[in-house]
Amino acid sequence: MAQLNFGGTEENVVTRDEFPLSKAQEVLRNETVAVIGYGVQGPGQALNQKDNGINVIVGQRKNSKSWDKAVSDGFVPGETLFEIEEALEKGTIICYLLSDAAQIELWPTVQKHLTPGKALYFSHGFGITFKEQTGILPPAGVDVFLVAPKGSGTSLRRMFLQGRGLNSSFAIFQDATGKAWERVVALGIAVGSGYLFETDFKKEVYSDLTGERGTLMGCIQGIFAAQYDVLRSKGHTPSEAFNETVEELTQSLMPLVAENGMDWMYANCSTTAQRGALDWWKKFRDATKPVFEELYESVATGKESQRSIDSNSQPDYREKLNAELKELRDSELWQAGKTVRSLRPENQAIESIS
Ligand SMILES: NC(=O)C1=CN([C@@H]2O[C@H](COP(=O)(O)OP(=O)(O)OC[C@H]3O[C@@H](n4cnc5c(N)ncnc54)[C@H](O)[C@@H]3O)[C@@H](O)[C@H]2O)C=CC1
Ligand SMILES: CC(=O)[C@](C)(O)C(=O)O
Ligand SMILES: [Mg+2]
Ligand SMILES: [Mg+2]
Repeated sequence: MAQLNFGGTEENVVTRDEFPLSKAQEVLRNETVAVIGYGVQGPGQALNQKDNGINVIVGQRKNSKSWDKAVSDGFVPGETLFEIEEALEKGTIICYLLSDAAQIELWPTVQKHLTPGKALYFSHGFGITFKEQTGILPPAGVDVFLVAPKGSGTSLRRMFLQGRGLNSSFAIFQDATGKAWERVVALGIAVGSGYLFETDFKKEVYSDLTGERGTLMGCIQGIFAAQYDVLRSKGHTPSEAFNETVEELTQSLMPLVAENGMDWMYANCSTTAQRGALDWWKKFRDATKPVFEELYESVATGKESQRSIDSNSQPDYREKLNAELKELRDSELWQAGKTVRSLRPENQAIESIS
């Protein structure tokens, strides 16, 4: 493993140079990788592995949209696509990619098929870390590890097709065969990771739950809404408020941050903007830090995982979720966004062709 300096701290990473695809193919040569669940991560990870020459099968409930999607993605019923139990039986590595709440329900079935020497693979530290809540306690004879792509399964697939790679963390919870390290790293490369960084199950789930509730998803929507509302209340039009809150960020400024860091994005803006941003960022940090402290505490005490399990195991959770997503979509902010997006020249070109 390479040791790299991350802002002054040495950390272990595995790169594609060190562990190329050919090595991953060699390690996984005699394995059958069974991807259980074909929702968001399932397709990304299964298709990338298939395209990378890994022997991968999919386990999914028949008569479901996901089953039909697997078929249209090229998985063949009876050959590479099976009912869940059949795939569990055939797989030597079980990639457990049901939603975290659904993993609890199917666990007794999965457990039956975890014979010695097999491996149980997760893409989240959730089930194992919150075992008191999930009841997921793997038997001693199997390897248990995770590869957690740091992004949506949709991006994992898209970036793979573009010849890029999303980075992932990896962790080993149980090494029963003595081969857990090479198995998990090979899988990490095979699913299309750009590189892998080391963590453990608890750190993965604590940071992941914090990130998605925080800056990645929850906090960013909150901050957008707050600024948008203030601009609107001061008489700015929806298009102006949306452009100054979201569109400029996603289209112009964040790509610069992604490329070369915050200071570089700042340096490519006016000195007026730089002066103001440098003056104001610490105030925003100080205002939000207590909320992040509260959030981390809520993750660490198991409150967030319990809430997620409770709400996602309701029979009508899909309808409720869709209603909440619709509320967001129907808000003035995101309705304004829809019009703004339609005005992007590349989208107009698509509309005029179709
Ligand atoms: N969505 C994402 O991009 C990311 C997900 N993860 C993790 O990957 C894992 C999988 O997550 P997603 O792909 O989002 O899952 P998902 O919510 O898309 O569900 C996956 C599949 O589970 C099946 N399913 C649901 N309930 C079931 C049940 N009771 N019995 C049998 N099948 C059932 C669905 O048909 C679906 O095909 C989770 O541990 C998640 O935390 C990690 C990184 C990103
Ligand atoms: C995409 C991702 O990594 C998230 C936000 O943590 C998730 O979907 O759970
Ligand atoms: Mg994540
Ligand atoms: Mg997550």
